[in-house]
Amino acid sequence: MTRIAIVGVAGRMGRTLVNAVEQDAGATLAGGVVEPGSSLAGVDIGELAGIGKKGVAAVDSLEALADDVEVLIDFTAPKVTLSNLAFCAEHGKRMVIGTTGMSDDEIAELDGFRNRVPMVFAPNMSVGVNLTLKLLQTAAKALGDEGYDIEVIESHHRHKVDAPSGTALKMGEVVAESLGRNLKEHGVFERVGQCGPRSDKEIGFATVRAGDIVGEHTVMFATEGERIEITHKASSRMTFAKGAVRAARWVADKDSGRYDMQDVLGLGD
Ligand SMILES: NC(=O)C1=CN([C@@H]2O[C@H](COP(=O)(O)OP(=O)(O)OC[C@H]3O[C@@H](n4cnc5c(N)ncnc54)[C@H](OP(=O)(O)O)[C@@H]3O)[C@@H](O)[C@H]2O)C=CC1
Ligand SMILES: O=C(O)C1=N[C@H](C(=O)O)C[C@H](O)C1
Repeated sequence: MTRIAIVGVAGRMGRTLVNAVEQDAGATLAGGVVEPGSSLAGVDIGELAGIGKKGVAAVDSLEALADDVEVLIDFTAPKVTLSNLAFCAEHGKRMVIGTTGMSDDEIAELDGFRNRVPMVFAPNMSVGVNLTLKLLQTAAKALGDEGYDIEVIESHHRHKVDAPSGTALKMGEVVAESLGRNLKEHGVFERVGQCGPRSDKEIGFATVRAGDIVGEHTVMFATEGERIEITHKASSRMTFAKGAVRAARWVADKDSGRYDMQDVLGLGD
């Protein structure tokens, strides 16, 4: 049984993760962490998740879990995740990281832990999105240099704080890489006013924030006369949470390194 602690346990993903761990026969709930000073410290994490008492009280400091936990699952915010990685390096723990919205510098800092912490870091833990990344590779290789314009459109709930989503950026990177393009050079993240016609090689991004949309991503390949759209729609956060628990079980016996969901699912090249 993999002993898992959930950081950000009172959040949208945190509460869903409590359910997912509880439903997984190979994993057990060893702890839940809320923000330092939170009034939710001491509350049973099963109650936080709406599934009744589980006998595990939320704590507001990771130190309290140092002896009890093998893998941390962290869906919080960039700075919180980086500080938790330092804890894992110090205490020999493993980590599954779902947090998105990191800057290039923050990703470099995360990467600096790859020799000290076994970690799975992926902007989307669902099986469907990770399969979609493979489909995008195939589509981009077949179409991208044949005059097809590529656009990435994503929609999420009104509470999401980062844009474009981590998944949209990953999709853009996969497509760009398949075409030998650099997303830093060819990504277009804003069009407003007299911005002129698109260039052939740009990869455009558009963001929708509305209501309770769990997460939807479309990559469009459009040319004169036809358009192909590859779409993934998540209708429940459980799809991300189940993937994260699967990743936690997978990373429990891995050496230090930075892995992603393609590794976990055996979808790598
Ligand atoms: N990889 C994937 O598959 C997915 C990734 N995500 C990503 O996960 C992240 C979280 O998303 P979501 O659950 O919707 O966001 P929420 O805001 O609902 O949850 C984040 C939680 O982290 C808590 N938190 C903040 N600081 C700390 C701290 N120091 N210690 C412990 N907990 C802390 C927050 O508490 P408080 O509210 O009190 O600040 C909040 O409860 C985002 O980056 C999102 O993009 C989301 C879904 C899927
Ligand atoms: O914040 C969310 O909700 C989600 N975030 C992830 C992202 O930024 O790609 C994954 C998922 O789409 C939900």
